[in-house]
Amino acid sequence: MEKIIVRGGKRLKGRVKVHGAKNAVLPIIAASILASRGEILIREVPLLEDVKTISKLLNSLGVPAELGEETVRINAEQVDSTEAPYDLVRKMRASFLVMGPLLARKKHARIPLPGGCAIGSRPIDQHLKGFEAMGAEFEIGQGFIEGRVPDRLRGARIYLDVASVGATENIMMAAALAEGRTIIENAACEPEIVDLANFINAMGGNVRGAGTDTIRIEGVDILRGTEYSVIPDRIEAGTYMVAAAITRGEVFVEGAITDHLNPLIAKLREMGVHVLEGENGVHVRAEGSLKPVDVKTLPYPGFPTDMQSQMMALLLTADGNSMLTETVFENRFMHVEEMKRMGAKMKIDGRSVLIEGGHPLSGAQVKSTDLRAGAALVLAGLVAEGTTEVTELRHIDRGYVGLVEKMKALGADIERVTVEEDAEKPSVQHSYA
Ligand SMILES: CC(=O)N[C@H]1[C@@H](OP(=O)(O)OP(=O)(O)OC[C@H]2O[C@@H](n3ccc(=O)[nH]c3=O)[C@H](O)[C@@H]2O)O[C@H](CO)[C@@H](O)[C@@H]1O
Ligand SMILES: C=C(OP(=O)(O)O)C(=O)O
Repeated sequence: MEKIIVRGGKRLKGRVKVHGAKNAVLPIIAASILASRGEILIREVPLLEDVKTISKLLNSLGVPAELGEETVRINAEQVDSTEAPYDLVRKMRASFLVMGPLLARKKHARIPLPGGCAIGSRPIDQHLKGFEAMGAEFEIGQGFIEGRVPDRLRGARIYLDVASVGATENIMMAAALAEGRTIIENAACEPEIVDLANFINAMGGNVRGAGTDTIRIEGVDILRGTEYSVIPDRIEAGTYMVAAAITRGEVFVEGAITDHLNPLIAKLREMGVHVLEGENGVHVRAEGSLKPVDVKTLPYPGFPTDMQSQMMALLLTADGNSMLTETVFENRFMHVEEMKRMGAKMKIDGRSVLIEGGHPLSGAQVKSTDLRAGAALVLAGLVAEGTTEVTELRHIDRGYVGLVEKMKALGADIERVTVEEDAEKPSVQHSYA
C-alpha cells in the first residue's frame, strides 16, 4: 500500500510550476480521433494516470497514441474499433468523451455506461440529447450504450438543461464533422472548453463562441493533424495557491493564468491573503489570522467545484465560521468525515457545510475519497499538529503530477512511501517525475 506522509507545521516558500490541464488534455486527446489525415502532436501534456488511461483507450480503438516527455503523438488516420473496453472506462468518466468523435467519424460507438462515482450520480442525458438531435440513435443494454448514425450527423440547435462541461465538449466534437451548423445553447463556458474549440479549429474545424454560453459549430468534411499546446491546469495552480495560504507561506505559482482563477483569487483576497497577479503566474502570501468567508460552487466563471475541498481545508484555519455550499455535484462532501478525523469542526446541512474555523487540526490516518479530496487532506496535513497519513493515492495520481515532489521543493515535510500491509516500518519510495 502507498501512503503520503505529511508532518505539519512548515511554512511553504518558493516557486512551483503548473503542469498542463488534465481537464483540457483529456477532451483534446479524445478529439484527436476526428483527424483522418496526418499526425497530431500535443504538448504540455501532464503525465497523469488519466492521460495514460485515455491514451490506452485510443490504442484499444486501433489509434496509436504514444506518450512522450510531456507530449502525446496520435495518428487517427485509421480507426479500427468503435468499442471502448470496460476496464478503461470504469477508471475514468472522461472516457465517455470518445462517444462524440466516434459517432462523427465512424457512425457507431459502443461504450460501457460510465455509472456513478464518489461525487455523485453524474448522468449523461445531456450528451445523449445532443447526439439524438443530430440524428444518432441509442440502445442501452448489458451495461453498454450503443450509438448509431444511420446517415451522417446533421447540425442541430441544442439547448442544454444544465451547462455540462462534458456534454458541451462531446457535442462540440460530434458537430465538428456534422453536416451543417450546430448551435449549443446554455453551453458550459470553462477555459477547457475554449481550449478544445481552439484545438478543433487548429485541425481545420470551425467553432465560434466557445467561452460564452452559445457555441456555433459549422461542420466540415475533414479534419487534419496539427500541433497544439494545452493550457495550464487552473485547479492544480489553485491547489498550490491554497497551500501557500494555509501554511501562511509565500509561493509563486508559475504558469497560472490568473484570468482563469478569478473566483479563487477573489475569495483569497476576501480572507486577507495577498495575491499579486503577474505576467507568468501568481504570487500568494499569507500571514497571521485569515477571515472566514462564504463560498458557493458554480459553473465557470463561478467558484469551481474542483477547488471546493481544498478551500474547505483553508477555511478550517480561518478565524470564525464559514459556509461552503456545493451546487454542482450532489455528493461532494465525502472528505468532511475524513477532515473530522483530523479534529475539524464541521456540520453538513444538505448541500452546505458549516465550517468552524480556528480549531487546531491534528494529524491522523485518512483516505482520499476523490482526487481533490486527496489533495485537500494533504493541505490539511500541512498545518496539522503531528503526522498525517493519506491513503488511496490512486485518486491523487489521476490529477496531480508530482504533488509530493512539488510540495517538498516548497519546504513541506512530506514523503510518499510504500508499506507492506503488515510491515512495521515504511520504506521510502520516490515516485513520479
Ligand atoms: C474531465 C473533466 O473535465 N471533468 C470535469 C467536468 O466533469 P463533467 O463534464 O462530468 O461535469 P459536468 O459539467 O458534465 O457536470 C455538472 C453537473 O451536470 C450534471 N449533468 C451532467 C451531464 C449530463 O448529461 N446531465 C447532468 O445532469 C452532473 O450530474 C453535474 O451535477 O466538469 C466538472 C464540473 O466543472 C468538473 O468537476 C470535472 O473535473
Ligand atoms: C472531478 C474531477 O475529475 P473527473 O471529472 O475526471 O472525475 C476533478 O478533476 O476534480
